[in-house]
This record gives sequence, C-alpha cells and structure tokens, in this order.
Amino acid sequence: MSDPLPTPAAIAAALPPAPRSVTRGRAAVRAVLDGHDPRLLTIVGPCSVHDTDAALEYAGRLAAAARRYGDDLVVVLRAYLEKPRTVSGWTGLLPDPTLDGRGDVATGVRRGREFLVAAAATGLPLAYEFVDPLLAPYVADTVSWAAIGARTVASQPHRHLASGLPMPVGMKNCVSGRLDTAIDAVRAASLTHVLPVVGPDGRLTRVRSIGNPHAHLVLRGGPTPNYGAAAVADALTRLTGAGLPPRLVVDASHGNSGKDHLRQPAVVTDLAAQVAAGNTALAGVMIESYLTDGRQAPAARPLRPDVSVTDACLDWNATERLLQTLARAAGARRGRMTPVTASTVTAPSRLLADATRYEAGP
Ligand SMILES: O=C[C@H](O)[C@H](O)COP(=O)(O)O
Ligand SMILES: C=C(OP(=O)(O)O)C(=O)O
Repeated sequence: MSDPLPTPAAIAAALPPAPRSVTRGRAAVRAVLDGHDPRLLTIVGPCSVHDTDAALEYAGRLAAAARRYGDDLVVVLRAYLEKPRTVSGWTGLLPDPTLDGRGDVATGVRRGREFLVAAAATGLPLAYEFVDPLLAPYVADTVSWAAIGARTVASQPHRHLASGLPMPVGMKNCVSGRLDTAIDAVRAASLTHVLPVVGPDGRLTRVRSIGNPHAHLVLRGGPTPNYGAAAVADALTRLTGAGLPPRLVVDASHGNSGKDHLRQPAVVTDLAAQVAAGNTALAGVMIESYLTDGRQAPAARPLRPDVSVTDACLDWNATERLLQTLARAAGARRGRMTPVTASTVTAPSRLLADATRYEAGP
C-alpha cells in the first residue's frame, strides 16, 4: 500500500481555524505550572474519542462544569485521538477512524481535526497525547496541554518533538513505574534540538526547537500506585535533585487505579486531601471519564457512542462529584497560600511567541 495523504495545510484550510481559546488555555496551564495561578489543573475526559458527536456532548457538559468551578480549577478536556498500545489494539480516531484496522488516515486527520476545532470552540483547553510525531502537525495548533505517554517517554523523537511543541508537555512515568526515564524526558524536552518535522506542506523539514520550559512529570503509577503523599514527596525530591522545578501532575487512572476505573474516586479523594493540606507542587490531576460508566470492545456492534472503547471510564455524575471535591480542595489550598509576587517567582518564563517555537534551520 502506498497512499499519499493530504498535507496538514490542506486539512487545516478546509476547516475553521483553531480558536483563540487554545492560546488562552496554554497560558492558563503555564500560569498554574509556574505557580502564578493557584488553581488546580484538572485534565478530564474519555480515554479516547471514537464518536465525535458524543464526545462533543461530553465537552459541552464539561465546559459548563468548567465555568462553575472556574474560580478553583483550570479544567482541560482529554481529547485523545491516538492510542499507544502495549502490543496491539485500536490505535485511535486519527490513524483508524473506522475502528476496523483499515487505517484510513486521510479521513482520520480530517474528522479528527474537525472534532478538535469544535471541541476547542467550547472554550475548553484540550489535552492530547502525541503518539505518532508524523501526525502532530495535523493537530498541534488545537492543543493546550500535551502528554508523552508511558510507552513512548523513553523515545528520542518524542522528547525532541516535545522540546518544540508550543504548549506544556507532561512526561508520564514508565509502565514499569520507574520515574527516572520521565525525569530524563523532562530534561531532554527543556533543551534545544535539531530535528526533522513534517512541515505544513507535508515535506520533511529540518528545524531547531527552542526547548520547552514547561515540560513536567506526570505520575501514573505502575505495578503499584504512586499517588500517595509519600510517593509524591519522593517524586518531588527526585525532581529537585535533577535540578528541575518541583511541580507535577498525578493521573488517577492507569497504574494508579490498577486499571479499575471505580478506584479513581478514592485516588482523587486522596489527591484532594493533599491539595487541601497545602501541597502547591501538586499542580494537576487527571481523570478518565465519559458519558456512561465502563468500557466496550472496539469491535462491539452496535457500538455505543457514549461508552469508552479503550480504558473504562467513570460516568458523568461520578465525574461531577470529583470535580466538586477537587474544587473545594483547591479553594482550601488557595486560602492557605501567600500570593505569588515578582520576588517569589524563581523561574522566569523563557517563552517565545508560539509561532517562533521552531527556528528555521540550525
Ligand atoms: O489508555 C489506554 C490504554 O491504557 C493504553 O492505550 C494501553 O492499552 P493496552 O495496554 O490495552 O494496549
Ligand atoms: C495511555 C495513556 O496513559 P499512559 O501512557 O499513562 O498509559 C492515556 O492517558 O491514555
């Protein structure tokens, strides 16, 4: 099979542009990570998007909740269109929009981008895991928080990609539970690199990244969880030992829930207690949630639009309760915090304008 794909520029030109809320969302996430904004980053949504209409219904509900809790939370929608697999399985809407292994990427990038632009138009910042660096230029301008996942965090191309992405990037600890690879990834992403990227015209183009000052660690557990206060403190010690800022996000799902979605509320409650107790290094929490509880096989027919086809998710009502719990905790933390002033800001932002994140040529 040899099937040329439409270029990123052609896909983008056929759709409305990414809304301005994307850059506002990036600024909000950076402000939280820098400690300039006391709110809690709350990254929430389905494990994967397989039905864009149902996912937009979810986005509408989340956008309303984000407004309700806006004093305490920066709510970001998980809008994941690519899935990393341990061995094999459905790889996501972008590479396989028909969910049957045909791999109709041309339809996937068109439908996927259309979804991302519509989801961003709700005003929610979007979270996205970059699995295939070749596909990044089709979607990156719609994303406000990015993940490099537990299965790719050791990969040099992913670290180099992250070093040039114009949004904060969370590096997840390995599936084995090891933190050192993710901490190395944070350091690598903060540096400048020369790398090939797919340009808007589809040509491989050599660029120099300027380094991502907002790469950070995401604790997602492994064979055992790492969300408890002792594990969080240990991770912070390792970060500062590596010369990195003490800030991290904790994923309540995956290894931290033992892949049992019904354990996520207990994890979130524990994290909320750490936040309420004043842990300012805990910048954010991730939750896997969708319209209806549980999961179904991607091969299920009829396929339900409202149930995850990858990891099992919490339903909307359970999610609402957790958002309220986190908002109360963040409010309590804010009450304990001294306002950040210029003299207490230790790491000046090295941000350049998004458009100049990649310099042309080395
Ligand atoms: O988040 C989803 C899954 O955990 C991830 O894609 C890996 O899934 P797998 O182990 O079933 O392949
Ligand atoms: C695959 C994911 O996470 P992890 O890389 O932690 O397994 C995910 O968040 O969808």
